[in-house]
Amino acid sequence: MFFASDNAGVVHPKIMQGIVDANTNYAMPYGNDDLMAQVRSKIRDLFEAPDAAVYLVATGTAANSLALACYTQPWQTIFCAQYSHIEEDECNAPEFYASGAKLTLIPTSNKMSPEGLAQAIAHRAGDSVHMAQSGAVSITQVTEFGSVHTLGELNALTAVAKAAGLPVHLDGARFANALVALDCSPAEMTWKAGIDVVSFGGTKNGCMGVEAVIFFDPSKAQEFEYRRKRGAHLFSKHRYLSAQMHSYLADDLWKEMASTANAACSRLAAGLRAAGAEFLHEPEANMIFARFPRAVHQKLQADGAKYYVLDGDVTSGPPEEFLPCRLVCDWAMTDALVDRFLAHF
Ligand SMILES: Cc1ncc(COP(=O)(O)O)c(C=O)c1O
Ligand SMILES: C[C@H](O)[C@H](N)C(=O)O
Repeated sequence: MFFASDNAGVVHPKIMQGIVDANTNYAMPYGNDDLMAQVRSKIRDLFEAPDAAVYLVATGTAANSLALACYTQPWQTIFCAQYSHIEEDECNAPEFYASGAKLTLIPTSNKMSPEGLAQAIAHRAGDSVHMAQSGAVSITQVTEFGSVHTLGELNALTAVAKAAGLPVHLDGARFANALVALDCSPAEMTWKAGIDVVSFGGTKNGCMGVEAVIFFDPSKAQEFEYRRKRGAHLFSKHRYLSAQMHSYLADDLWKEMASTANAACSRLAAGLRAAGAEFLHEPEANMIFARFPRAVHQKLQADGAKYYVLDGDVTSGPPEEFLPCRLVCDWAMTDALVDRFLAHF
């Protein structure tokens, strides 16, 4: 019963087979492989963006940091929600790759609001040379707390950014989970909603390690190529990144896997709700943030369940005390494992 992270899951057999199938003969290195040309074409079709610039990297932190660096000068700031991944879990990589640009955190327990974003931008308006200048806006979709911005919410946030002349990045490490949850198109959740560049994740959704960075304005492409190489994120044997993304996109496997993960999460959430668990945030994709009695955590851990308890000591304290945790379902999660988890309530 592994609910710790979708980063912990296995690679989908079709993705692995795609790597094996690509492992024949010779292929031009550094992104010049034939498979990459097919991937670029497929992504342009999927996103209805025939001119989009498309690149692959191996980690989400690289995707986020290199993309943001293309839109942020060292003397600028990137506006993001208070607990954004780029703030909490990337060890200053965004600041590093943007040569010292800072993050401006907008107070929120989950999604940032248009009002909060507007207030943060307004605070930096004017021509004071003493302040970090406004640079870019970064939104996470699915959020770090398992929520999904509606298309209206995305459009409201990007409208604020555009009114200030700021580009918008979307951290789509769990892009597929959000897309199937909204049942919308990739274009609707990106450029049609005012997004300029998206980190289109694959790693958490059945791939071994691949993320696509998609610039809807190709004018940033050349800079990204330099930054990717300078940042040591350009794979020489790039075909193995291309092969993953190629298989990921084939026959809508990416949406199939995300749907499975989201369905398992919904099943788990329904069982938790019926058992009296409390939700810190409403689960809308493949992650649950909930609290339930210590005694149940103890039984689950005795049964080998792996997940993050966010606060409190499972081993000692009142058995009835509710402790918060994060539960993540990936493409390989089964109803049997979900039911085994719920059987302890
Ligand atoms: C919201 C979010 N963004 C980005 C990432 C990418 O992180 P990594 O560099 O670990 O692939 C993660 C990792 O799980 C994430 O949860
Ligand atoms: C927290 C960790 O960095 C990873 N983003 C995850 O969601 O498991």
